[in-house]
Amino acid sequence: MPARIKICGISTPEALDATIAARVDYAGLVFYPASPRAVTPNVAGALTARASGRIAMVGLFVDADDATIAEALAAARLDVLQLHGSETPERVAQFRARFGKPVWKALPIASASDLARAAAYAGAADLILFDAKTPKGALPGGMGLAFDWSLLAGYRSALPWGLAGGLNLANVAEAIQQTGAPLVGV
Ligand SMILES: O=C(O)c1ccccc1NCC(=O)[C@H](O)[C@H](O)COP(=O)(O)O
Repeated sequence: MPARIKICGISTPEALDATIAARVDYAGLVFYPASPRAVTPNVAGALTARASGRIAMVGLFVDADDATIAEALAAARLDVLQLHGSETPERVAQFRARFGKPVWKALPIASASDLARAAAYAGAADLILFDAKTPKGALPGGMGLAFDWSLLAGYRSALPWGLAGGLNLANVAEAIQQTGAPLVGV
């Protein structure tokens, strides 16, 4: 089965239209004000209305409180919540129960022990997104950094997972071949 594709950081109608035209599976909207790709709830509402069900919309949050996510959901039609901060398994489970949406948890990876943290999210998250660990003080994602994909060679898990971090046209095929990733995020 081909890998599913998520393009993150959509912030304009043009980018959304191009993503839909490319038959991408998921479009990500960043609700993290520090990101250069951040959208307000109003802009997100307009983008999800424009998408009108033609692509699944993922709302990305970093250590957000309940009110921030509730405000985003009130304004925009989000299909999935992606948590890209230091959210614990308990917090992930709370968000899933409270908002009734699938929750993806991003985990920063630099070593095999980082990968092992995924097991703690079984039963809480719907999918784990392995992304590159970013430098202290930098954004926790969207930095164009790749991690050592050999860490994922032969990775098997009952919990669905995906790969992100530094993927581009030149390397994404190799990344999928090396890791067997069922989903890739860019
Ligand atoms: O994209 C952002 O601005 C962002 C900010 C804060 C946390 C996560 C963010 N992006 C998350 C994603 O899902 C990216 O696709 C993923 O980190 C890979 O990014 P890149 O290496 O730039 O392709």
